[in-house]
Amino acid sequence: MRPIIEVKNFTKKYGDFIAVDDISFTVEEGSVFAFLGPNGAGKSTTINTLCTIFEKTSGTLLIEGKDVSTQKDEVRASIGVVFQDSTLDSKMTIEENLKMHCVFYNIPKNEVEERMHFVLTLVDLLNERKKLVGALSGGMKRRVEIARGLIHYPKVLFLDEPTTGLDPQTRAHIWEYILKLQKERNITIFLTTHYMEEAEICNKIAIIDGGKIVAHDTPYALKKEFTKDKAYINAKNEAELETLLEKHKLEFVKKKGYYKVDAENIHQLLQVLSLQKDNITDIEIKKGTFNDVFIEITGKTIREDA
Ligand SMILES: Nc1ncnc2c1ncn2[C@@H]1O[C@H](COP(=O)(O)OP(=O)(O)OP(=O)(O)O)[C@@H](O)[C@H]1O
Repeated sequence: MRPIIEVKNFTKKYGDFIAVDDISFTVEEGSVFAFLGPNGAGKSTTINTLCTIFEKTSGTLLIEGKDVSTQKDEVRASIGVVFQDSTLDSKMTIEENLKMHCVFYNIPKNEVEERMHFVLTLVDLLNERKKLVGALSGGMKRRVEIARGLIHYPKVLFLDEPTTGLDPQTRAHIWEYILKLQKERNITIFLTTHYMEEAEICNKIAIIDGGKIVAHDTPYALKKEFTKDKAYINAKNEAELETLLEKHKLEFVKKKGYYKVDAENIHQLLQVLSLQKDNITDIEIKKGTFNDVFIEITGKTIREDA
């Protein structure tokens, strides 16, 4: 797959303050890419620069090979943007909002109807098109924003926290639309999120902290590198279990009523379990979570206040 977003040695300073410090990464065409980081890490600065809103200090940022600093109009034609704060006009209908966007993008009048039909079908809002935006639920508004972000048929869609503030069911729906766009339309999705379980659905993740990219890989590879599986074991005779764990050199922590045991060396663990068949009363193996990855890499939790 070819890279559709290429960022090389990008630095952004606000006065003397370095907000983004010499970062480089690429995003493959047709992939879903998550950009994560704690507060103030440099996410918005990077997205806004990619979307031609901010000027870079140095480096090269290309979308479909077009330079975001010198080919702004071409880049804008290639991207759709859905930011956190709604910019829909709540006094207008869904249809009117979309039409206004078509004017903004100089979409030929004879194509407007077909495009509206296409994007509203994608987000399941075709039958609601005459409704006033002000009367819609938060989830529906977000879907209108996604439809609007797509009406000029961009190759890349930027979504800044597309599901923040929505209930779990609506979040799941928004994700259905996002993955549909990727699968059926080969649209590249570049998103930020605070929800770790959402980051795990993405093809690639870059974690930015203090203006630097500190990790960039698939969720699977990051989990493999930065987390350990753990076994939670209850035993009748704890001293007996403890002696065997020590003998087999399995790291463990004694908690109230159970043992938390390193489950990376599965053969050693199985050996202990088979020897302790009559002693063990309960066992559960837990995989590392993406939250563990984030904490391991950044030393912080991602903010959950959203
Ligand atoms: N206009 C500005 N002038 C000075 N400093 C700024 C400006 N905009 C952002 N910064 C600083 O640059 C750093 C990166 O900010 P940025 O908004 O890109 O982070 P972020 O990762 O998007 O954070 P958040 O998750 O809180 O939105 C922060 O320390 C911020 O205070």
